[in-house]
Amino acid sequence: MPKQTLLGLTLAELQEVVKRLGMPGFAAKQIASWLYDKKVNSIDDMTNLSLKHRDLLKDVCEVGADAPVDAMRSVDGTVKYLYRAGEKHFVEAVYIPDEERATLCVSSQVGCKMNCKFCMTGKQGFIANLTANQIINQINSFPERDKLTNIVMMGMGEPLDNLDEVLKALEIMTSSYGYGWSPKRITLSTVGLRKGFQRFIEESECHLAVSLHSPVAMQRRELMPAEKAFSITEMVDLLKNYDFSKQRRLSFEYIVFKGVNDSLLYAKELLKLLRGLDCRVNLIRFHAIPGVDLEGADMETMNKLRDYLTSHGLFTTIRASRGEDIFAACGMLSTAKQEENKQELI
Ligand SMILES: C[S@@+](CC[C@H](N)C(=O)[O-])C[C@H]1O[C@@H](n2cnc3c(N)ncnc32)[C@H](O)[C@@H]1O
Ligand code: SF4
Repeated sequence: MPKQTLLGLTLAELQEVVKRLGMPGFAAKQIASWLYDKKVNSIDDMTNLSLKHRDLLKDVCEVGADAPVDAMRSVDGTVKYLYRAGEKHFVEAVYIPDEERATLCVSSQVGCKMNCKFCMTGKQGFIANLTANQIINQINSFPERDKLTNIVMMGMGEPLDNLDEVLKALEIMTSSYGYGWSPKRITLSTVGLRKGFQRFIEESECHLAVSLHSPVAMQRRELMPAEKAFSITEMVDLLKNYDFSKQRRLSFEYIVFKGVNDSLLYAKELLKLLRGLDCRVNLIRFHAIPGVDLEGADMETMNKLRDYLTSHGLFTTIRASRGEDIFAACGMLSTAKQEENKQELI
């Protein structure tokens, strides 16, 4: 029988483990500290547990920390790590160091069901949900982990489609027994799913980024089929019931596609849609992917859009594009690795 992994368990889950094994209740907090503070790789290193208890624990559990199997380094310092997720599958985590911050872009699923037209992960289809262990492992197991200041759940997959595991991982990141980070250092990005949207807002204090990409329902539906099940107007109506004016940030991501959603007409629709919401807009450069007839707008168009929106009261920034030389568009490296594996099997 496979051993239960400890990394990625919440304190309540660790308490169940120690209870089951007849260990004292306080051992759960000790184990959490070894996992999330001291970041040990082996139960043998948990030296304030008695030898007997370490042996008991080792019989049925393991730490479950797994180093990345591959890495691609960009000239700008960005590093894309590839983690194994099950037998033949892989997910990516992208480390993005900047002047005063160091961000990790974390995956929540292998593949994705949402099938957005412009996304490489969407092209893979859905393969599996990541467990909290596999989510936390992305943060735990790469060389620069101690430099991290921020986490964005913007890697492969739709986090609201795997919300139970994602919320467990967020609890571990933000609890005093876990990494103890402020939720203001964490952003979850979503296309918006009816099931899960409200729950995330109410059960977490992390920042929320909504992938918008078009304020026009027909066009958004074409780019992002998820619009059919939960429209952006419904989402915006729901968001108006919550307070994003203080610490918690609400942002909308908008990939600017040449000749598609880049004119002032769209800017006006954006202003109409988001009026009355405390939020900002992040314009994103499109990372071209093979076989898709979409092109990114040029910088001049993006600057114009940013200035128009900002001058009309909607604070807008352009996201710096990082790691272009290592295909920062998520899903590229894992797709290549999955294909390579298939070839090996043939
Ligand atoms: C990969 S998704 C993961 C999180 C979530 N599923 C979502 O869509 O918001 C993170 C962000 O990357 C964007 N994205 C996907 N493919 C892209 C591409 N080829 N170029 C630029 N951004 C892309 C998405 O629209 C989204 O805003
Ligand atoms: S953009 Fe997000 S929701 Fe859409 S296919 Fe990619 S990962 Fe899934």
